Amino acid sequence: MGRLRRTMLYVPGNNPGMIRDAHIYGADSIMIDLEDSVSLNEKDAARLIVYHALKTLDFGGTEILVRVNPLNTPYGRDDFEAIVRAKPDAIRLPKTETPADVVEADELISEIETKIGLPRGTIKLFAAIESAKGALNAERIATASSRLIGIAIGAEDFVTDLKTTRSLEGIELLTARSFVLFAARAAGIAAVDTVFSNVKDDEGFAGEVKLIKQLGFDGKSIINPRQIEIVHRIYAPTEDEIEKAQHVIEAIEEAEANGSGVISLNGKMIDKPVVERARRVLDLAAAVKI
Ligand SMILES: CC(=O)SCCNC(=O)CCNC(=O)[C@H](O)C(C)(C)COP(=O)(O)OP(=O)(O)OC[C@H]1O[C@@H](n2cnc3c(N)ncnc32)[C@H](O)[C@@H]1OP(=O)(O)O
Ligand SMILES: O=C([O-])CC(=O)C(=O)O
Ligand SMILES: [Mg+2]
Repeated sequence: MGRLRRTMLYVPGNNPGMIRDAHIYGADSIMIDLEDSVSLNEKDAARLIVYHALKTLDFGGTEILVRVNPLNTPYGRDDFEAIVRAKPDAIRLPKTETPADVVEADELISEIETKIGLPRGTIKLFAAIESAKGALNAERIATASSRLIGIAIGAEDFVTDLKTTRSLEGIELLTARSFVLFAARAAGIAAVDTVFSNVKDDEGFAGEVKLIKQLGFDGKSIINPRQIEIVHRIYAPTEDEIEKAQHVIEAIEEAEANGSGVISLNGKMIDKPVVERARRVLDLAAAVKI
């Protein structure tokens, strides 16, 4: 299975102490932010801090992304110029509305990669969809560049664009979450859910994580280390799920040895999709143990 992306921890780019320690908490990915957690008068300082942090710190193999400012702001181009040179695993593109936004970022990264002698395609892209327009274009956004490793939904901006607010049950996000998820699955890339801003409400957070796991998301953008354990616990297959998956694999292997592709196990039909889901449970269980 591919890289786990259950938790992508946002870290404000103007906070060197947080950047230095962020990987210690065990999130699958660290996402250092130059966009909305950094005020306008700190944009240049944050860019320098993040550049030097990526050049000098050891993040111990944790996947590193940097959220840059959009290219239609005064900071976007300078962010790309600095951050591509600092070589994170990927750049997170906020407020993506059209495939052209992705293509523009892709071409700029190519130009900088060529300038500095990096092989083309080294720096990956992750696009965040945060508006009605972006959600409607999700399918075309998800296939706009071979650099794309995933797409995410950014709900704080999204509900603002929709002229509503976020509720605990998330009815206002269901359609956009589905669009983003379908687009990611159709394109074969990761689907990552949005942040939950009330850091102290562990119960509400756990409820949202259960919902997005059930919808099919690979994981969630998070804003605080205390949210990591909650997500990882909910995403971990239970003993019962692992045992059932093992039984499915044993049963199908026995059936195949006898020349059959479908059998019944405890009264339930076991066929190809059931076997695929069982394999996924066992792969996830093995990956989580590492
Ligand atoms: C809508 C959007 O765009 S969301 C994305 C942008 N937002 C962000 O990046 C915000 C990221 N999160 C934060 O800045 C903080 O977690 C806040 C402001 C939400 C809460 O801050 P606090 O109340 O100080 O957090 P808390 O008391 O839980 O911190 C505990 C420890 O975790 C550290 N920590 C907290 N959040 C983070 C983080 N996101 N990354 C790394 N370390 C963190 C703190 O530095 C502190 O460390 P210490 O014990 O060594 O001093
Ligand atoms: O990526 C996220 O979930 C955070 C964000 O920008 C938003 O919600 O607008
Ligand atoms: Mg946003």
